[in-house]
Amino acid sequence: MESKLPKPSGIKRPTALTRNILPMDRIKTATLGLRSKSANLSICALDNFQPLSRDLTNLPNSFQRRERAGSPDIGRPNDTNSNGVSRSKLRRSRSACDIRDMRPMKRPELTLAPIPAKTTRFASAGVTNNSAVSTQPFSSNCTVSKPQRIGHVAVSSTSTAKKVYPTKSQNTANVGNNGPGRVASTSTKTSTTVTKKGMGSGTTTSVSTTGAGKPINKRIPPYDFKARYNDLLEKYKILKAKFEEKCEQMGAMEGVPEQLEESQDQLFKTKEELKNICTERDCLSQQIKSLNLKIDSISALCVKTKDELDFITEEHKILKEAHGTLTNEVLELRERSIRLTEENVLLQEDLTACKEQLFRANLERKELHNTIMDLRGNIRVFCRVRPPLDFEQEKLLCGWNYVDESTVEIQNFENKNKSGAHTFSFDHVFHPNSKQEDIFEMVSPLIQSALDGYNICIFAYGQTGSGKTYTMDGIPTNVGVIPRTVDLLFDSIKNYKRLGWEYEIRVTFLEIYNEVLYDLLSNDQKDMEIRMAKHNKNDIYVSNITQETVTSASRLRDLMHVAKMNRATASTAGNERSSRSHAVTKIELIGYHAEKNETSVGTINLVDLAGSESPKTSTRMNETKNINRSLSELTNVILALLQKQDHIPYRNSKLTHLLMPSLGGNSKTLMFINVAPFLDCFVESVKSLRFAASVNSCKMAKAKRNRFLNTSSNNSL
Ligand SMILES: Nc1ncnc2c1ncn2[C@@H]1O[C@H](COP(=O)(O)OP(=O)(O)OP(=O)(O)O)[C@@H](O)[C@H]1O
Repeated sequence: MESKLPKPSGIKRPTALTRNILPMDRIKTATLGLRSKSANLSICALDNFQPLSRDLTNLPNSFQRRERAGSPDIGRPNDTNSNGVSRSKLRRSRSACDIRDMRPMKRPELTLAPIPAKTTRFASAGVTNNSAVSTQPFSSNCTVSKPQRIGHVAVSSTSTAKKVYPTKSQNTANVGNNGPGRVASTSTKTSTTVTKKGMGSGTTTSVSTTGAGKPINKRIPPYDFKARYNDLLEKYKILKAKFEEKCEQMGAMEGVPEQLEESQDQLFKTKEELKNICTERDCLSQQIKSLNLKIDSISALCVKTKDELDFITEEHKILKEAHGTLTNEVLELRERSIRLTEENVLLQEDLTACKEQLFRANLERKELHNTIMDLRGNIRVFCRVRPPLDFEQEKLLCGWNYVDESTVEIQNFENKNKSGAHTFSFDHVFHPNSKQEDIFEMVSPLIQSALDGYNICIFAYGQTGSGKTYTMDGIPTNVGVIPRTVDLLFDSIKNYKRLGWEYEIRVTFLEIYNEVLYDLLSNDQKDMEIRMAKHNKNDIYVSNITQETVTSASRLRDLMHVAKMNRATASTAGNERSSRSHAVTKIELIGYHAEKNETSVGTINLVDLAGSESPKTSTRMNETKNINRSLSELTNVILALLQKQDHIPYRNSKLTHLLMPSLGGNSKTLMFINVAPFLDCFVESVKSLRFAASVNSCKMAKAKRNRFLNTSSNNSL
């Protein structure tokens, strides 16, 4: 739409009447007059008139003061004031001054767009455009050379050319503000060129508008107050709008410090977080490095493990095959085990039956064995002739003739008056070349009887130096009857254990010297007496004697060694280390069969008698007397037993009293008669042989009567 401002000449000069009314009313009146010619512009002015009048009252004081003081319309009917200044100049200057006075207040920020001093009727569109620019001060379609003073801004089409393309919304807004059909709102393309010259040379406003493609030039003459007023009013609107806009901006910027502070706090926090993140990043980097190292090592380990796994897999295959084979074998073995278990049950039954049979057989064996022993006689006599030792090779020997294994002849070649040999028969005769093993082979059946519950007594009788100790104890390199008995006992106990027998072995070592009892396992002086057992009149015991329970042969040998060291010895004519006492080793065998609830108690008395000695050669008469007396009492007891006398003189000596349980009753006695081979021992040898032969003749009287008779003729010395 095109609008043209009315020519200044068409406007009537204000009359006095009109000058006396309020400016606002005057403006309104003037506006009404213009409405016919410039409808759009007038309508716009009228629409904004009322609020503008209100706003004008709110203008700065300086502005209002000037309005009141400087306005030639207020109370000044003439065109020339008191100072002679023309009204047009005043009006022109007022307009400029007003704008100039507004400068300190309205001076825009550097970011604000310049405000045109004058605007066209499309100023609303420009305001809208400026408003848009102000909200986006650094928009690309807005070029600001520098902040310009209002009224001194030269806006040329070349320097500043704003091509405003109002958007639909803008148009809609403008329509809302200006109403339908208004010029400003219907413009589609506006090019505004504002050139303002200095106020001194008059005000020239050139407005080029291409509303319909035709430029419009407007020039407000100085006398056209209405136009000027409208111009000012437009300026005021623009400035007011900008003021409000700035106020809004200021209001919006009130929270900027807080936002800045918050931003700084946020920045500080962010920096701290960044710092922490950097630290975490460093830590993570280190962790990544270590993890990488771990990954490398694990990778190497994985490779190694893979190789091992391959190897194990191969082995697993082999083992699996082996497992299959073994599983089959296990199945077979299980079947076999079941069969064997069944067989084992049968065998267990057979074994039980066999054990029972064995037990009974053993009983029968015992009975038969002891029957044989009885047939052989309860007292058995073995004769042993010892060989001459190396240092005795020069000594004269008796004449010895070993007729058979049980008969021996002794002859004294020096006795020419008494010719003939003396023949003696015994259970067995051992010549000088007999070995210790041969001796013990004949003894071992008696040891077996002891395990069967018999009392056994084995003693060696003979002249001093005849070999009694050698026969009973032996020497370390060639042990005698007692050590071998110990070994046999423990071996037999093992075998008896298989038959269900458990044995306990107790031992005592006693010495009878000059009819006094001594404990060979203790060096203490004790009052030892031979006493009768309370529960059995045929049993005796020795008080205060040391009794040891042994569980091994070695322990028993150790005790034997201790006893031997404690035994009294002395030098005699026949023996440099003669035993001058009777040594009695007593071994008690207590067997228990738990299954049959049977108990077996046997005793073995192993006696190494003191050597008999002729009083003529003895240097210790009392000792010799006691020895010979006790030996004599022993022979008396044995003979009394063999002759089955009513009274057996056991108590006549300590020795017979001590051996009482082993000499009578169901006991079995073995007597060794040891003789030396030398001629100077002939008398003592014949004496011993005669005693032994008498014992042997008594027990063999029934069985070997004939033999006994045959030998008796040769026993007379
Ligand atoms: N059969 C034998 N073989 C080899 N040496 C023997 C034999 N018998 C005895 N002797 C030796 O003869 C010596 C005397 O023997 P032994 O001491 O046993 O006699 P003894 O009868 O015990 O004497 P005493 O009654 O005085 O104690 C010892 O040195 C012994 O080693």
